[in-house]
Amino acid sequence: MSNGVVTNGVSSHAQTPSQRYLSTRGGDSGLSFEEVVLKGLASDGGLYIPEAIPEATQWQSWKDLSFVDLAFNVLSLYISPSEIPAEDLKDLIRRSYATFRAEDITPLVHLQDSIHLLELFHGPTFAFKDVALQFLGNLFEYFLVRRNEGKTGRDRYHLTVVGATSGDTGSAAIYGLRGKKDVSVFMLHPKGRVSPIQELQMTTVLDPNVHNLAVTGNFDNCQDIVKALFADPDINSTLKLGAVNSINWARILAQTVYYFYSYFSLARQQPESFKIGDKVRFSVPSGNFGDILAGYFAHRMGLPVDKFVIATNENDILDRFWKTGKYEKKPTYGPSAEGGLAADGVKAHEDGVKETLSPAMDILVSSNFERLLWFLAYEFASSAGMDDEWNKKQAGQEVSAWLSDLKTKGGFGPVYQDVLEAARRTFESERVSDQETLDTIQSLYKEVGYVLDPHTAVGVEAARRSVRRVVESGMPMVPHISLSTAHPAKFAGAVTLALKDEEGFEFNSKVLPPEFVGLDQKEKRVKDVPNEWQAVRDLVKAEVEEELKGAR
Ligand SMILES: Cc1ncc(COP(=O)(O)O)c(C=O)c1O
Ligand SMILES: N[C@@H](CCOP(=O)(O)O)C(=O)O
Repeated sequence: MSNGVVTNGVSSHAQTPSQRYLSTRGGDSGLSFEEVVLKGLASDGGLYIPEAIPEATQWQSWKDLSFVDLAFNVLSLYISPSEIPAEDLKDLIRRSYATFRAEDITPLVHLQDSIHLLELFHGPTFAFKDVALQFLGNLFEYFLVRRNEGKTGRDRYHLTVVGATSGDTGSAAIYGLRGKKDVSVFMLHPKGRVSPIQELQMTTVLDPNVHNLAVTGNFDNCQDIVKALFADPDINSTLKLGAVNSINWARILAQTVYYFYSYFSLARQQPESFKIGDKVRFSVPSGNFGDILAGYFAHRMGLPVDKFVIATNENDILDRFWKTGKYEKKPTYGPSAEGGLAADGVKAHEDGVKETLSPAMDILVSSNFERLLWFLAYEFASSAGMDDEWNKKQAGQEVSAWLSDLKTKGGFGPVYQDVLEAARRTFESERVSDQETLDTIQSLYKEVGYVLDPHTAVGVEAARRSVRRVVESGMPMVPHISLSTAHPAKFAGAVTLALKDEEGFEFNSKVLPPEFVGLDQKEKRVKDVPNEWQAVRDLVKAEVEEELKGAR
């Protein structure tokens, strides 16, 4: 297979070289895929991105491939056979998706009019995270087996995964890593702020290498603790920290596959009206910005996309950025700014996070946005007509300055108008309130009998608004693919609230999968921890030590 490579500016058609990665803050470059997967976060605090986005020159010919074969083709553009031989990569992918309940892994279903739903919840933990985390679990195992061949005791490379979750990443990571040799996994969730099913999915896994920590705080506090651990050179090198959040490049990479797959599914389902080469819109319920960023990569690789619609709940930092060019933790624009944080009647915490009906998106700061910022800054720098090295350096410096302001001043911007316009060319944004979320769940149930989870409902409402905008513009309609990121059974509270008065609706018979029945009767293991990274560090150190004693 011959593939062109776009070094963000210049395109060549050489055989794919081994892909190299750099940090968004300019401190690291030239790293291999294996290095960035195992390191997770760069030492300068930045996120890894490929030095070149490969162009999928043959993408049209992938139309009839199975999910697994398509994944192999997409991933091969980023992972050269010298890093993972083709047969091994194929086997990793095959095993990762053998755990899914749906034959075509991520089915596309027609919802209504020009809106289609991409069901991403057919993996072991019923959320889109499984698509990447089943793969990442196997990838970690693959690298560790290879590194540890012939080694014993303390010479073995033992990976300590630390992750933050607002509910879904936690269980998906735990299911991807439970019982795996040479890996310990510590998942931090905000105590009392994940749904009961999400909490049970995590805490009922009793494998010795799985550690659940309930943090007194919000998701951002959990994410900050994880980043502080990575920034501590001592614990990072002695415990060999690894990441399962979407800061890990492998997460994003694995998620690009379903953007291609859903596009081809649409072409197969609507051969008369949708041709390969036509454009689609994707509406993506967004929090940490990882899922939609995967779509951005698919688009940069060649997938024809008209727009990505960022759908946020009332934690709307992303929506406010697209409206104002300012990225601020504390709202100074829109409904949240007027009348204080609880303007919409939603419970708002002192820290600024609102407790919404789509809790997995109750995020103040979207960590992956940094990756997009790099590309925007790079594009802006490129207009100066300097060489590629200079453009990359400028982008790293710009991102570092923005992120430093975010840390010290709580925000940055407005960004340059050219940067904002570039962001608006590819993305639109929508903010969906809790009431609108409930209304959407209700109306889709009434109109087509489909039960949406609240996160998916945020995306569907944003897709509906986008459809209306296209109609109003007088342009020909573009099919919309709205990402369905979780199974409704994970969010019984919101779904029941929306549908309790609907005739014939009964949660247990209509929604609850057998896998969730009896979860609440199982034994649980979880430790409470304060919102202090040093306390978490000490606990992680002690528990890894215990685990290693038991294992060796
Ligand atoms: C169900 C669900 N939908 C949407 C999101 C938002 O995705 P992202 O954080 O990649 O933007 C999450 C959490 O990440 C989630 O768990
Ligand atoms: N919604 C997420 C939050 C973490 O996001 P990630 O994609 O960066 O892992 C969750 O469910 O945990």
